Amino acid sequence: MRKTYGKGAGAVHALRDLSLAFARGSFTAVMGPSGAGKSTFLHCAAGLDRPDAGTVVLGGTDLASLSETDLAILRRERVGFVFQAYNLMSALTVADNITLPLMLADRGPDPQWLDRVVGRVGLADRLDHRPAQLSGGQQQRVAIARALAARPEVVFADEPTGALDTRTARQVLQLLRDIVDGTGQTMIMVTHDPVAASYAHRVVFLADGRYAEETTQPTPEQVAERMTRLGEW
Ligand SMILES: Nc1ncnc2c1ncn2[C@@H]1O[C@H](COP(=O)(O)OP(=O)(O)OP(=O)(O)O)[C@@H](O)[C@H]1O
Repeated sequence: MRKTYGKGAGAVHALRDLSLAFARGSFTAVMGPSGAGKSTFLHCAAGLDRPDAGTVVLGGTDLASLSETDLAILRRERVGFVFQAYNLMSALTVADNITLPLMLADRGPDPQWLDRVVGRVGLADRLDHRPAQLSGGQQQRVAIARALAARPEVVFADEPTGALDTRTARQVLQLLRDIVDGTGQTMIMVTHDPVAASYAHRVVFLADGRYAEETTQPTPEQVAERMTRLGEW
């Protein structure tokens, strides 16, 4: 993918020539110094934005070939999102928040899958609560269950633990890892945090809009050392 913001002397090459593949069932953290292109990559890969050149293929579908409407349908049905802000609907119960994407897609839930997701995120006894009655960690677990409800082919997480304290963050990261290992879900997480990245199977480092390097079975120390080598973070 290539993506440039602006024109002429002021042009910013956010993605220069980035080519990446993610195996089904893998958990990948995407890291890199500030301005490396992580958010731009995530937005393009998730079909929220389009690259200027190159393409994104999700499970055999070339996103470049889709109209805006079809792209919106693909995002709703085949992609899940978890953000730093949980973006829950305060008037809805936990159960309704989780199934909202399915309702919007006019799709009946797969009850077995939903039970599994709700059980895994540990919210079975909270389904009638409203988001305001939950802790930050519990709210993020609702958001994770919502992202998984439609059983998407891939879940994109953008700093999913950025708003949580260290202990809660670790629980949520372990949950993400358990979901990937237990369900075969594919997860791609953008993060600045070496500890968060260490929960992934693989860490891909970007620098200046390009692929820089990667590591598997990461440790926080190893990730921090590579980040320091790549620049300011
Ligand atoms: N809408 C935009 N208009 C102009 N420039 C942009 C826009 N979005 C991003 N950029 C620029 O593109 C480059 C890559 O930005 P991006 O947000 O993808 O980096 P990042 O790695 O996510 O950074 P950070 O870690 O600071 O969030 C940066 O130089 C940024 O200033």
